[in-house]
Order: sequence, then C-alpha cells, then structure tokens
Amino acid sequence: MNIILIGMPGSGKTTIGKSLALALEMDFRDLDCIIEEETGRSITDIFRESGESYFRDLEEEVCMKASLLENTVISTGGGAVLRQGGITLLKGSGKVVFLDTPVDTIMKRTDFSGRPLLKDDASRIRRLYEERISLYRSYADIVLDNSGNPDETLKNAVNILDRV
Ligand SMILES: Nc1ncnc2c1ncn2[C@@H]1O[C@H](COP(=O)(O)OP(=O)(O)O)[C@@H](O)[C@H]1O
Ligand SMILES: O=C(O)C1=C[C@@H](OP(=O)(O)O)[C@@H](O)[C@H](O)C1
Ligand SMILES: [Mg+2]
Repeated sequence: MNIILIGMPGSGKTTIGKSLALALEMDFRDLDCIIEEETGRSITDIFRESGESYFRDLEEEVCMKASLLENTVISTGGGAVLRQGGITLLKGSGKVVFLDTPVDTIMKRTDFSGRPLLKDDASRIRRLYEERISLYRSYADIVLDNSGNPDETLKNAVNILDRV
C-alpha cells in the first residue's frame, strides 16, 4: 500500500511526503525528482526546451511506473492529476492524500523560480487552482490541511491514515 500526495504546486507535497515517510517507516519518492534523474534534465529545462505537453507525457509515464511501488510515500507534481491514466493507476496502488493549502499561504511560503508555470507570474496560481480543484477533490481519499506548521500536518496525517 502506497500513500500518494497530490495538490497545488507549493502545497507542501515534497516537504510533508518526506517527513511522513520517515514517521511511518516507509520509502519516499518524489515524481519530479524521478523525472529529473531519468532524463538528466531539470523540470525547468524540460518545459523550456520540449514544452508542457511533452512534460505531461513523461509525468504520466512516471505515475504509471510508480504505481508498481510498494510501501512508499509518493509525492506527485501539482499537474499529475491532469492525465487520467497515470493518476488512476497511482490511486489504485494506495491512499491518495490531497494536501489542501490555501493559495495565499502557498504564495507566502513558496519560491516559484523552479516552477516553470509560475516563475514569471505567481498570481497565475489562482487560475490553476480554479482549473484543478475539482480534480484534486475527485481523486482524494483524504483531504489534509497544510496551513499550520509541518509538525501539526504530520501529526494529523498519521492520525487520519491510521483510521483509513
Ligand atoms: N506546513 C508548512 N509550514 C511552512 N512552510 C511549509 C509547510 N509545508 C511546506 N512548506 C514550504 O512551502 C514550500 C513549498 O513546499 P514543497 O514541499 O516544495 O511543495 P510542493 O512539493 O507541493 O510543490 C517550501 O518552501 C516548503 O518548505
Ligand atoms: O503544478 C504543476 O503543473 C507543476 C508542479 C511542479 O511540482 P510541485 O507541485 O512539486 O511544485 C512540477 O511538476 C512542474 O513545475 C509542474
Ligand atoms: Mg514538489
């Protein structure tokens, strides 16, 4: 059984995923890191040189492969829900946690320079939220608020996951 974190860019998937894996003694994988390792290119370079649609193809493929992992906390990229095939397979491999962080909080916390969709215009995140919120909700088994401090989020995550 895996735990799959989904949510907006900057919602805390990578940060909370790592500490959740440690707390639950599970493995941890971040899908953006897998893409960077496998291609030898940064996410920024892939977007710039090959475009978003090519990145989404890679992302879907990595979601599909990650669905074969076991006992792993998997942090996705914010757009992993955009391709139905990959996220559906991932969902079949475990519990999906939607990390729900208010956009205003994300904007205060996050350096968007490594996030190509937002690096030139962080306010675009509001439109992304409107476009994606129904997808995040539809794939979620659990909705977890990450507006407080990371320890609080971690404690809530462990408690909720214990009950599902
Ligand atoms: N609960 C939290 N409190 C304060 N800062 C946080 C919290 N969760 C995440 N962050 C910070 O928010 C930023 C985005 O987190 P990150 O894990 O990279 O998000 P994602 O992987 O969803 O894009 C990082 O600077 C991270 O340290
Ligand atoms: O929301 C998105 O479309 C993206 C989110 C990023 O990951 P994070 O959600 O970890 O920032 C990364 O995959 C890429 O920049 C695209
Ligand atoms: Mg991340």
